[in-house]
Amino acid sequence: MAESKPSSSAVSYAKRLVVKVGSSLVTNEGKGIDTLAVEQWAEQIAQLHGQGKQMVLVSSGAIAEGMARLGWPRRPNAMHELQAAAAVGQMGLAQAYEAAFARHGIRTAQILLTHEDLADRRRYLNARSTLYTLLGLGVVPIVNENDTVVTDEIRLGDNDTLGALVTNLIEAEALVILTDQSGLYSADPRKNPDAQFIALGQAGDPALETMAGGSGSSIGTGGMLTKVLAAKRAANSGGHTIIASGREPNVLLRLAGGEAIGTELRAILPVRSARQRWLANHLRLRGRITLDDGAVRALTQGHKSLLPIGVVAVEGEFERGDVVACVDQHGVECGRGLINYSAADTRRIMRQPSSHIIDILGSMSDPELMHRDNMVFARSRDLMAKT
Ligand SMILES: Nc1ncnc2c1ncn2[C@@H]1O[C@H](COP(=O)(O)OP(=O)(O)O)[C@@H](O)[C@H]1O
Ligand SMILES: N[C@@H](CCC(=O)OP(=O)(O)O)C(=O)O
Repeated sequence: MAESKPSSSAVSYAKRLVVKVGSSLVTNEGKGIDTLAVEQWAEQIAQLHGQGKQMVLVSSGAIAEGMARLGWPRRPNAMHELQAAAAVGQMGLAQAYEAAFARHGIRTAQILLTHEDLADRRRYLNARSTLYTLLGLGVVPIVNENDTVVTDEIRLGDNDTLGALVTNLIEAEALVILTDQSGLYSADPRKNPDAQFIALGQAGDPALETMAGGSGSSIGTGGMLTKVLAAKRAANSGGHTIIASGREPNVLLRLAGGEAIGTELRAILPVRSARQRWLANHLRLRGRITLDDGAVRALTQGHKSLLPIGVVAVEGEFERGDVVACVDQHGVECGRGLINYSAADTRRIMRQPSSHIIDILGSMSDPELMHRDNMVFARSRDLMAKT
């Protein structure tokens, strides 16, 4: 009997995916951008994109490529030199990805983020809205940390964490971390040849952190620990993580075909994300909006985003990014979330279709008043603090 291949569904079912590639892979162990590898990933991402999946690529390598371009044999310690190398190298990354995706008729966009962009609610909303817009336009965003402006204290430092934050940001169902090893081992395989391969685990299992304790390669910064921690973070929003070798032929296509490659760290479902828990427990509500019956149904039964057409009244003074309660016509709260428009603007666009927002306000940041990803819905037996 033919041996059946182990299968995995995380990537095949995902409609939205974040793929992260590490510095040593992208720059061929620091020698300079591995154009062939970049072309192969771009080809696979293009095929998945063609199958209707929304794809975001988080790519490291700016500092390593900058060092190669500047002829620096060793990674500098001084922050200003790292920042300078990143500025030089990011040009190379952008060129390589743009050219590789252009061969498949796909546009790319460069997104450089800092920790602050994701911690501050307004900047978080802006980043999210830009990413969604790009995905809606069929563009593949290429993300990296904005190394040129960040200092040591506020750096994310490794792109595994950034990949997980982007996974949370856009609520991607899967995060694929491509690295120079086949996946996670029980110990660093560079140092321990007897290390056992871990094919499957549960994101957040503390035993994985012990296994991954060692540092990374001389080119990359995170090692396996940041990948395991990234899986835990991605699971907060329901994202499953795969850690696999970026040199495995057609790794992304095979994963999408259901083949089990690398280490799969599963998120336990159903989840209520950290953000949703934070929203549910939020004590300082800035206002409340009353919804018509159709909007209440859309929220409570469909868990849909809230559109301005379903709003009939606005109370309080709030700004974009504040937490606001949604109540039915009897004043019973049916959800709450981060609102995309100020109270003044909400009053102007309520009862109107989203297509009228631009005419009424002169610009439109988002078609939704509250995006479902930024909301928490009231559940029976899950009563929230009184508004
Ligand atoms: N338990 C482990 N399993 C696999 N690799 C490990 C483990 N612990 C440490 N490592 C090291 O982590 C390295 C990958 O991390 P890193 O160099 O930061 O890669 P990247 O640039 O892809 O993020 C591997 O080359 C390996 O030496
Ligand atoms: N933002 C940095 C990446 C940091 C880093 O080394 O990350 P990684 O190789 O993924 O551990 C760069 O582009 O050089």
